[in-house]
Amino acid sequence: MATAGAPRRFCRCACFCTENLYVARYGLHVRFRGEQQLRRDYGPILRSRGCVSTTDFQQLLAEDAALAPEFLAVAEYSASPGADLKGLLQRLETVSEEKRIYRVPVFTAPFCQALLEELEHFEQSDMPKGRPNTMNNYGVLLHELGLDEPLVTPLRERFLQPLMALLYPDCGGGQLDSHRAFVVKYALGQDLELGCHYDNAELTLNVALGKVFTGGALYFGGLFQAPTALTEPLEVEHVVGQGILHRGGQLHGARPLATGERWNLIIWLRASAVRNRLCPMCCRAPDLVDDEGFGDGFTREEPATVDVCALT
Ligand SMILES: O=C(O)CCC(=O)C(=O)O
Ligand SMILES: [Fe+2]
Repeated sequence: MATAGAPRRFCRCACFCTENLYVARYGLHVRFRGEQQLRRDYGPILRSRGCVSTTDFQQLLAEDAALAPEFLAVAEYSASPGADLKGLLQRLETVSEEKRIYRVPVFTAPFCQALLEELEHFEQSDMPKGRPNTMNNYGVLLHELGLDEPLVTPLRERFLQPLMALLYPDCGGGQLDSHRAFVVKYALGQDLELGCHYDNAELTLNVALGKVFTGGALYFGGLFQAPTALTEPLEVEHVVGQGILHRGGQLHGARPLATGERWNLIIWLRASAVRNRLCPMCCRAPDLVDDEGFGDGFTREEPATVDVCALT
C-alpha cells in the first residue's frame, strides 16, 4: 500500500552485536551466539587460520565479544517461543523480589576495558560535551561518542526488549521504543555521590564498567509513585560487567565514593505508549515540545496513514 503524509522512518538491522562480527586476528566474519555455537560453526576454519589451542580460543572469546554469554543466553531464552517469567527468573539473579530488582552479566571484562579507554579519550578531547543528566556533572552521553546507534539501539531492540517484556510487562517492558544512554563518572575532586531520585524512564539498566574503587554502592527505597513508610534502603554492590535492572520509578541513589574511580553505563529505557499518557516526571499529561533525536521519549500521535490508491 502506498502511503502519504506519514514521516519516513529510517531503520537499520539490529544485528550489530551478534552477526557478522569481524575477528581481525583470523580475518573472519562470524555469527556469535555463544561459545558452543562458535566452536560448532567455525571450529575447522578457525583452526585452519591458527586458532588452535584452548588458550587461542579463550583469547578469541574474551577479546572479541562485547556481550557476556549469560546475557546472550537470557535474551535468547526470552525471545524463544514459550518463554515465561518463571523460566527467565531461573536464569537471572533476583536482587529483590519485592522491589523487582534483578542482576545479570551484560558485557565482557575486555569490552568494559575497551569502552573505558574510549570514554577517557573522549573526556580528554576538546569535543563539545553535554552533561549526562541534570544530576551528574561528569560523564558522557553515548550519542556524543557515536555509540548510540551501533551499540545501544541494537542492545535495546534485540536483547533488552524481550527480557523486559517478561520482567516488567506492566511498565511498558514490551513496548520500549527509545532510550537515553549515558555514562556516569565518580572520582575524588569530581562527583562523589548521587542523591535519592527516580529516573525519567520506564525502566533502567545500570552496568558497572569499572575501574577500581571502594564505596559508591547503589541503594534502593520504595516506589516514587507509592510512597511507603521509611524502611532501610537495600544496598547493591557493583560488579564489573554486570547490570542491575530496575523500574525507573524505584527511588534510588549512590553512596559516596571512598576511593578510586567509578564509571557506570546507564540506559534509561522508554516506552512512548506509557509516557504519552502520563509524564513520569510531572505526573500529568505531557505538554509536548519538539526536540531532537529521541527527545525525552514522547511521541506525537502518528499521522493517520492514507491509502493513496483510495484517493485516485
Ligand atoms: O551512580 C549510579 O550508578 C546511578 C546513576 C543513576 O541512578 C542515574 O544516573 O539515573
Ligand atoms: Fe537513576
